[in-house]
Amino acid sequence: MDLMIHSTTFLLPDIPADSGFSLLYSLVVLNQPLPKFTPLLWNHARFRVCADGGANRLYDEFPQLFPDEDAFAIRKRYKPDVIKGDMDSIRAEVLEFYSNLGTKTIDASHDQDSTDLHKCVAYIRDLPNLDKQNLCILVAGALGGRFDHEAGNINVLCLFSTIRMVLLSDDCLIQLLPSSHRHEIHIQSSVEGPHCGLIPIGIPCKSTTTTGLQWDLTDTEMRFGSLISTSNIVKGKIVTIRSDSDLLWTISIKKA
Ligand SMILES: Nc1ncnc2c1ncn2[C@@H]1O[C@H](COP(=O)(O)OP(=O)(O)OP(=O)(O)O)[C@@H](O)[C@H]1O
Ligand SMILES: Cc1ncc(C[n+]2csc(CCO)c2C)c(N)n1
Repeated sequence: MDLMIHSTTFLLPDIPADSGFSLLYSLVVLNQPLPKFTPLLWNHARFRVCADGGANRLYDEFPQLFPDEDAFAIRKRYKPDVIKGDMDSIRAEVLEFYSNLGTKTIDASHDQDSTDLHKCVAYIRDLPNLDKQNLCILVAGALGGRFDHEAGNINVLCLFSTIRMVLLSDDCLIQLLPSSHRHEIHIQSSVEGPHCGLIPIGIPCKSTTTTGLQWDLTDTEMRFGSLISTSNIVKGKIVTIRSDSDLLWTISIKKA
């Protein structure tokens, strides 16, 4: 079984050259209060997309993250490549502002069966000339809001389970660990942990084995209605996980 290595180096200002593998990051900005570290994600990303009302957040909240600088200059510096969604949340002045700067806008209002995040991830997946092997999609503002939206955002992890993707809020991150691989999570203890969880999603998982946690699992069954691993604690520098079903990995993010 092949090994997948995960590391939250995108929360560091500079990704260490010896981190062992290099990913091509894309960023999706959602319509939720933006995490404080969003400018860091922006700088690491090669491609930036706003999901509908996410563009309002970029327009309104990025200048607040740089209070000493001119708001117009900040909005020009942080120009998204694409705004996509059903366009029922983006304000007209915001749409006009970024269109005038050259942002591509895609009105997908004909599709009322998939979320704006789903539409944005499908767009990134289908970009020509993008190395999908090394793609990792960072999603800012995915957690901590309306539960139907949070569940929809987690469903996007499941819908695109072969793409590396990380849902982020100020408080924590979530990613999917496909059962097709064994996993090594290289903990960046300056920015994440120690609280973490491993959660089966959709179906029960018959067997999960871990190392590096305070409450390690050994061929353990997990399902809702029985055991799931919440309020676990990272102990080692590396956590290893092997499971017969896809799992969600979640870890707390430290306040700066
Ligand atoms: N409260 C929230 N919590 C988590 N994610 C959110 C929340 N609000 C929006 N999002 C995410 O941002 C994306 C864009 O948000 P937007 O408000 O434009 O969507 P929408 O489909 O118009 O929402 P609504 O259901 O309110 O009509 C959504 O697809 C969702 O992924
Ligand atoms: C069973 C079912 N439930 C809810 C919706 C509504 N919906 C889901 S995604 C979306 C677009 C949001 O931008 C909307 C309106 C649906 N179509 N089908």
